[in-house]
Parts: sequence; C-alpha cells; structure tokens
Amino acid sequence: MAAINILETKGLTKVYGGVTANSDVDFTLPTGKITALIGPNGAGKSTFVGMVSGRTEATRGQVIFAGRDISALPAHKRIQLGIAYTFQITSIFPRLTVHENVAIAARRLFGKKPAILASKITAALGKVDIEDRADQIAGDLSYGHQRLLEIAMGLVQEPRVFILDEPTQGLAESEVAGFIALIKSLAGETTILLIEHNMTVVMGAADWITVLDQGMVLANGTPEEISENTAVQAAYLGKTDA
Ligand SMILES: Nc1ncnc2c1ncn2[C@@H]1O[C@H](COP(=O)(O)OP(=O)(O)OP(=O)(O)O)[C@@H](O)[C@H]1O
Repeated sequence: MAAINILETKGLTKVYGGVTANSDVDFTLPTGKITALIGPNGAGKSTFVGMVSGRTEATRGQVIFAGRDISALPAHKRIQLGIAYTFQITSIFPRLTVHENVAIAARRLFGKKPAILASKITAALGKVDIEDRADQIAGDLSYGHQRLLEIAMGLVQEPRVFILDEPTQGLAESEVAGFIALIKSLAGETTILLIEHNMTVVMGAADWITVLDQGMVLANGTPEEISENTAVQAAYLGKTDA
C-alpha cells in the first residue's frame, strides 16, 4: 500500500545570516493529492521548496521522501528519485522545438532509446494538450503554451512528486480555468505541491493547504477550513499579494 504521505519534513530550518527564513517546519505531503503552500510575501515558501528540492541547503531539519531521509542528497539525486519541479520563470530552450525540449527532459530518465522516448514525449504533450505544436519553435509559443510545455517537461520524467512554483504567474485570466483543470487532472498519477499566490487557483485546485507565515507553519487544512481561519486572514491583512 502506498504511504499516506509521500514526503515529510521535520524541523526544517533555514537561517540566512540573521534572517530566519524557515523555522522548524513540520510538513506532510499526502500521496496523490494536490497540496498548496501559501503565505504572504516573504513567508518562506521559496526557501522551503528550495530545501525540499535540494537547491537550498537546510540549516537543520530533515526531508523524508518515500520513507527515506534525503536531507543530504544533492538536487540532481532528488530529481532521479522522482522529485520534479517547474520554476517561477519559464525554463524552456527557446530555439528548440517543443518536441526537442521535452526530449531533453525525457532523456534524463529514459536514455536514448528512440521508440520509448517518442511515445513518452507524445504522451506528455498530450496531457497538457499541445501535441499538435510538437514541431513549433518553443520561443514562438504564447506565454501560456510555454508554461504548458514546462509542465510537459516535468511530467515526462514521471515524477512521484511534482512541485509547481507559481504556475499561473503571468497567465491571462482566461487561461487560469484551464490550468486549474489541468492541475486537477494530474493528481492521482503524481502528487502535487503547488506554490501559488492566486487564491482562485488555490481554492479551485487544492485538496489540502499549508499556510506559512514568518517562516513557520501557521495552519493546515482543507480550502474551506483555511478560508475561514481567522489567523490566516489576519496574516494576509495589509499584504499586497493576498
Ligand atoms: N538568499 C537569501 N539571503 C538572505 N535572505 C534571504 C535569502 N532568500 C530569502 N531570504 C529571506 O528569507 C525570507 C523568506 O523568503 P522567501 O523568498 O523564501 O519567501 P516567499 O514566501 O517565497 O516570498 P515570495 O512570496 O515573495 O516569493 C525573507 O525575509 C527573505 O528576505
């Protein structure tokens, strides 16, 4: 039986000089679900995700993935284990085609076996509904389609945990509903950790929400519980990004 929580952190802490960005964060990521990590500007979301993915070295604390302590592993080893992420800013190769972009990501996992690669790439592009754009130059795609390509590049690696960092940032309002549907369609086949400022997306997509404030966990709950939580409302009061 799959573990209830694919990923956990215990006492995860990051101190930059005199600034404590994360303080003793105990966090659980339920397997197969969509969990949103929210919080006002400077709450410590990016630092937390950096420590989970291995890009940021923790001052102390543990990251447990599928029952294994991965705290000491570098980022590339964590990717190999199945933790994929997309960045706030698009990270595609703009001069290559859509297909070539996904192929680069797929080769990390499937080597150079052409038949397997081709079917995996087609499947990943199909999941984000841009398979008809496979031969287009990635830099010529609309911004929204570039974000979808990025997601395809993550999906083709068949991640067990997929971290989406601000996936709807910069999208037109009209594109957001489609994005929520896409994110929801991925749950079950992978586990999603969504870092997102857009509350429509958070409330529409998340099964579970963890709220960070001043580097600490302020609350955990369902979207309904979090939207009614007065401590959460107070944390967002006066903040520009709420
Ligand atoms: N490299 C760094 N050096 C020093 N301080 C840092 C560094 N990175 C982050 N911080 C500080 O740590 C705190 C948490 O920042 P972090 O970027 O993790 O928050 P965030 O919730 O992701 O914010 P945002 O929503 O604005 O992206 C902030 O006070 C920030 O100034």
